[in-house]
Amino acid sequence: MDRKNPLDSIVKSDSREALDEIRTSGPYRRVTKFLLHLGVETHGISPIPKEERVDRRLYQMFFVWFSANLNILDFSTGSAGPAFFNLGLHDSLVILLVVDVISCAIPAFFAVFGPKLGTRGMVQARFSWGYYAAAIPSILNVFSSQGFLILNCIIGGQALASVSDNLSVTAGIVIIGVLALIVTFFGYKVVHWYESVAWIPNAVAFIVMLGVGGKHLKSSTFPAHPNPTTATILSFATFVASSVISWCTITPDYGVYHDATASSLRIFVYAYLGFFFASFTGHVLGAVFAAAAPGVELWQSGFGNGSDLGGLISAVLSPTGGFGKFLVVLIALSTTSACAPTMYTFGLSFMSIAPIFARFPRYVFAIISEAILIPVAIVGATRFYATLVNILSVIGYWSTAFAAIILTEHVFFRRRDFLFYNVDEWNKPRRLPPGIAAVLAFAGSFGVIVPSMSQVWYSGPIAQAGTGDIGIDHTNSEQNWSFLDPCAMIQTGLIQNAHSDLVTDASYDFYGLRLATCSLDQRIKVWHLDESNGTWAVEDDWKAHDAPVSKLSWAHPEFGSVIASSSFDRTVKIWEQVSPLVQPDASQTNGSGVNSSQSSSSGPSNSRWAERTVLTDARGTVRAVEFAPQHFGLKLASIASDNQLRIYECLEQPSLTAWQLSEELDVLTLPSSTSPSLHSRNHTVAVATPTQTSATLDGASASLVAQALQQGLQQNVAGTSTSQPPSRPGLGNREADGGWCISWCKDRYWGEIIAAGSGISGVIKIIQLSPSRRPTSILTLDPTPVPAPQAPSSAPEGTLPVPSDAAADGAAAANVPPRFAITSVAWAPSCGRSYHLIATGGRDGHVRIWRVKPGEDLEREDDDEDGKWTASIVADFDQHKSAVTRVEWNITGTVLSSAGNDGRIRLWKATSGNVWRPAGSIGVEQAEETEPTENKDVDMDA
Ligand SMILES: Nc1ccnc(=O)[nH]1
Repeated sequence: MDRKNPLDSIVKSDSREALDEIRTSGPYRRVTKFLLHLGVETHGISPIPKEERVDRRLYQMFFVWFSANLNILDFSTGSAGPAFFNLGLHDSLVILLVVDVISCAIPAFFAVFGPKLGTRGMVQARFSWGYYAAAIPSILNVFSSQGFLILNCIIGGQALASVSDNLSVTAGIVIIGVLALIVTFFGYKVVHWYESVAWIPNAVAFIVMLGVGGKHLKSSTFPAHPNPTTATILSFATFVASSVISWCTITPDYGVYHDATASSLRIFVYAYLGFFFASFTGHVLGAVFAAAAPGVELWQSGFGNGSDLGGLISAVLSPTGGFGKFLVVLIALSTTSACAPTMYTFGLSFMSIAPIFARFPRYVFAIISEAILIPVAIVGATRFYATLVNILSVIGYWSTAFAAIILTEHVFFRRRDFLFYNVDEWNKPRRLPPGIAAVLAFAGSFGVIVPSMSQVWYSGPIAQAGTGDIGIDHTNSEQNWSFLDPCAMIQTGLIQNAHSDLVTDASYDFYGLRLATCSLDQRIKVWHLDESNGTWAVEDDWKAHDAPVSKLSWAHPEFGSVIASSSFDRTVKIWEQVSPLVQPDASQTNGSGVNSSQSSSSGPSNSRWAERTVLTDARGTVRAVEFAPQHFGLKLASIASDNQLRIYECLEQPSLTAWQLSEELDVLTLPSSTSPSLHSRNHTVAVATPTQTSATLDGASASLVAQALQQGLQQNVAGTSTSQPPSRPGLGNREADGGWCISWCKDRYWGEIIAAGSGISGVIKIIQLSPSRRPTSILTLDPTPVPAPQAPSSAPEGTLPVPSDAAADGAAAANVPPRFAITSVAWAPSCGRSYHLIATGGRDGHVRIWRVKPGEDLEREDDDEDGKWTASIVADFDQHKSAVTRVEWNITGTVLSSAGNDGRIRLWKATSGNVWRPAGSIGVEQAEETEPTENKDVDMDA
């Protein structure tokens, strides 16, 4: 039907050759013939003869690369400057300009090889790598193309999902993947046609975005940034360069039917302009909007924790209503324009690996790619930026080395003359170079690269010396990949044998290689994972407090090896691990004048944890302690049974001895707008996710802890420091029923936000701390106002906590419906979501998951921060049938675990459509001994 298209006959004639190639594999013959009728390109990897390289539409060289790059992948690459590398807008733009001008030349130069040689990129590689070794870049290219496909599908899927509440990211990924498959399936001709139009909707959408969002793009919108380090600049620059240079393994494939007689310069210029205009535009827009997002509340909420590009674009376009949504859909679908050539090349590279693969028709590989792509993208979507940066940088390493080798071959050995390539011999091992030089050069390049690498999984000596990654900055973000399942530890019996009394808390360090446990026995133990055999051994064990220890928290490793512990002795203590060599003095010199003599008094002689400070402000037992996410600096929150949430800041970081109580607020009475004023504080801005503690073990029954607490109280009232007797009569009794818990919002974009539950109020307050204003309660999570379990309980903003206070103050007041204390709250890591998830566990035996959404009111002014946060319960489980003592998320916020007095740890997972379901449970045998007691104090029918 498209007879007039010159490519048509070309593709068909080539397909005859393709048929030759696959004649031996009978099963495909009939399918192939049929597909040929449909116009599917079935040609494989054999070079296109010069007679057939006649398509004069060189402008397609512009459009293919313009479309392939004018999409959200480039937008996200640019946005990584502010959002991931924490660069200011100005720095980001300068880096983008310099890098794009230079790096676009490389894939553009490779585009010339297509028409000139008629070889696919990985076949051309044989002219420098030799017949066999060319399999190396072919294999690498298979993985790289697949990597890009995954990224593109994630971004496209997220963008689609951001338009509609009914469409999950997973469904979005599938849609994009299938579209890419369809375009690719038909091959060269269809890909070229598609790319010649695909840029149009993108260009329109980006222009509208500028038009709609432009008014926010004044200089005051952009927050100030610290001067970047050289390491960060290098890292961002190489990150961007990687994203451009990596096209060089793909570009030759798109010219093999184009005019072999055209001027090289013309081909180059077309391709270069296509690359540059699209990449630079996409990069700059990404950087501009990402940099502006923190200053525009609506955008920021769309951006989530800075990794939901689709959400950001939706937010920017949202003032245009339905039209905006339509544009977002177009932008999302346009990722197909990057996917199509990439998937096409995936197949060709696969076929170039070995002759056996070349016998299959190309479309088979498109299907294979699709089958791998979708599941991996779905998993990868939960940690978008880490996935992006890791995939891109590793691809950047090898494709840059590859480009250097091919260009060296071309310039020095083939003297820039295409006639020096004897393309007819593409398939004759003996007639091709041995490839030793290329392999050695490639290996040699890794001799430089590897020591300079700074990746999640490896950091070489050069990078460690402070250059940052030659590709990527060593951001600690998302590093806590080694999430270890605490259930396994129960099975090993570790926890039961750990202490002489009930274990109250267990917390992994940042790397998951050490575990700190604490107990009613007043001791802290630090366990070390022997990675060779997977066993845990006690590394340190010391008496830490004069009463049961309630909670532990590890500081981010940036601040050293530091643990905070809270105790029923009304103190919080900060411990630092010191090297055994300096231990004798270091552990005892304690500059803050606190009483350090007790710290290691009865500890084992090998204790290497020095007590750095004792915080004695609490007027009740301290029930929880948690270090703030690392980007807020070395800060600590604690909550005590006096209902005070206290925030401490370390004033002297290396010594850890001076801590300032920067905030002290009563969680029960905290109003939504007034409160003691704040000191202004410096934000330590850094890129990372917070320390995550991730254990779920809580064999301790609430009642036992409560009893211990009473003892602790009695002891301490008599024995320790500044404590006062309980300030209100009856408090002691009520402590047994109360719950005190805190959890920081892991996401730095919202500023410092903490969820806190206190006493028997039965609610969680979301409290915003800000350097410039008073802390306010921006939302109350209250499960009781609506009886139906699934009913959304979006507590209105500014709800005074009166009802709950009434419950608290009225103690056993008979006419108030009983409220059950919340014992544990956990703010999920917000990996790529535009909303927050908060889990709570309570004495009522319920595990609840709250979906908390920051305000969406379009009319609101940007600086009106105490916006309408809303919450709804997305899951409510009562399977524990007894008090829940602990809830904890996994690293991606996709699995919740809860521990209850039924002696079981239960897992909960989100299934498709975001429905949370039970995902198994495991029993803690010894807990059964205590169960009868517990059941007494958990009256489920009350
Ligand atoms: N930089 C890229 C190379 C290949 N494919 C892409 O989608 N992106």
